[in-house]
Amino acid sequence: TGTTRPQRLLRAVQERATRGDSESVIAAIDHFCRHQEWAMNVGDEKGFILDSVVSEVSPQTALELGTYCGYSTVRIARLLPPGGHLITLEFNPNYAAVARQVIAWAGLEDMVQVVEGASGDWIPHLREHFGIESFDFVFLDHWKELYLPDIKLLEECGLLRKGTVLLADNVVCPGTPDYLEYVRKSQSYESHYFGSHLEYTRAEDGLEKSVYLG
Ligand SMILES: O=c1[nH]cnc2c(O)cc(-c3ccc(F)cc3)cc12
Ligand SMILES: [Mg+2]
Repeated sequence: TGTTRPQRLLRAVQERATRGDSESVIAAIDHFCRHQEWAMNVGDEKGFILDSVVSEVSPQTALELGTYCGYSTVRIARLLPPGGHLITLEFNPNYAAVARQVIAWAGLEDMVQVVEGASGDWIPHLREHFGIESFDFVFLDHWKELYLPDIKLLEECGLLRKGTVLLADNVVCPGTPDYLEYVRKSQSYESHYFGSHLEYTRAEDGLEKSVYLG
């Protein structure tokens, strides 16, 4: 049996990072993934682009689809303005359990709500359950097949407003062709591609930023 990769990543955070210091948590995960074991965090290079978009939007309400170990959750939450709140949906309970501990180690648990379950099941209930009117920012980083159905569901549920910013990871690797075609062709979105690399590798990847126009 032994430990899982997320558990080993968590141990690296607890051994290397300072409690309450989100920058040291980010650095510890990047070090672990670069020198010990690759893991599917957005990483430092794409993370820098994520930081710049989050800082520009400065969201009061943010949604993340796909928590994994909480790396991008910490990157986003550390940049939220006062009163800002991030809801992150994770299907895998083992990932969610590790993420909660990583987020707590960073001292950001008060700004973040980790919700376990399928994004498609939860999206229709976010308003009633969390008192959300609409999202200012959405980070898509879960399963490539769900990017398109989930933004259509967000639209249908009225959870996007004029100016909501969507940022999608892995639009090149593993790739989300149907999502890209939709946001780039739709009159309801203004899209821009930020070229980068797959986390901790030299493979091409990038982020697609799409502003919902209503
Ligand atoms: O499944 C994924 N969800 C979210 N993010 C991912 C991510 O950033 C990278 C990858 C990934 C990319 C290449 C590879 F050879 C194996 C896995 C998967 C996910
Ligand atoms: Mg990703």
